[in-house]
Amino acid sequence: MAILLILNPISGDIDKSNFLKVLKNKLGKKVNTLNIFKTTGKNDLELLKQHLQEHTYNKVLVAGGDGTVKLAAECLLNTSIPIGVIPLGSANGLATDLELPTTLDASINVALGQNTRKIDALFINGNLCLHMSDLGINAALIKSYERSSVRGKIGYLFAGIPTLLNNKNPQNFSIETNEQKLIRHGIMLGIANSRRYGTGALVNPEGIIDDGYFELLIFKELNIKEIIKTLRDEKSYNSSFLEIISCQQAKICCETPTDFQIDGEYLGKISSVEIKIEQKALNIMI
Ligand SMILES: Nc1ncnc2c1ncn2[C@@H]1O[C@H](COP(=O)(O)OP(=O)(O)OP(=O)(O)O)[C@@H](O)[C@H]1O
Repeated sequence: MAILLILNPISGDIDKSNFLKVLKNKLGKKVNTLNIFKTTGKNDLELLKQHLQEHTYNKVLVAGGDGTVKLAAECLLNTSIPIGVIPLGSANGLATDLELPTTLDASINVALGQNTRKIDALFINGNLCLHMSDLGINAALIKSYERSSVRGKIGYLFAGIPTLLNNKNPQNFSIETNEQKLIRHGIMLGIANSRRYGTGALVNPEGIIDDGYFELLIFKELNIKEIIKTLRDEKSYNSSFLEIISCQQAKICCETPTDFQIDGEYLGKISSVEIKIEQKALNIMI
């Protein structure tokens, strides 16, 4: 058995030495090879692709946040090599969405276990999206947070207040799916491969991450009561707050250039997106 561990030394501001100790103890003599690929933040994608061309592994473990999981996913798309996620980032959206355990011991057990699930991958304007993307107010919040000098939840809150006050205006989104053409008015349009945001908000209760479908979530207004429902895991939303459209392919045009994010990474303002799905393209340990 040969394992590659992709380790982000800085993710989540977490020292990874304890994790490495626990992992090595658990592995004992069960593996012949444990190679560690430490990310540097420079050319990681090219270097990892090259490493994977030159070596053969039975499993790849990822210790980091969403960005590091995505790095692994980009290299392992449409292969059967399972990815074991150990959520050690400041944002662990995919792990939260897949309901992976949060304690170190349990998450290592899952990553080293036998259960796998093949999940769908979305491509939005050619960029890989593993769980959630959106156009509008949430992406604007991520932009303000990335530019703010205050980190953590307090930073998100501080950065968020002026953004929320300046972004109350809804706009028209033109939507063309594989089945229909529509125009919808909203403050934000979400593109969901799965069910919840990394914060835990359950915005797409019927979403299934391996069914070959994704959902467009049209948030029509900023309704605090309904937002609290998503955080409480309630499943029924007022249709004047949220409309959900399930599809296999879509093109969305915005009235004006709009803030855009994929899996928590701000990608600038854009006027249109094209979304495609590849069913069961990634094999994840669950
Ligand atoms: N050794 C390193 N030094 C600095 N940055 C790094 C290093 N390794 C990876 N990175 C950066 O870490 C980011 C990915 O972090 P990841 O999402 O896994 O964890 P995170 O704690 O959630 O991060 P963030 O809070 O920035 O989203 C990428 O931007 C990558 O370039």
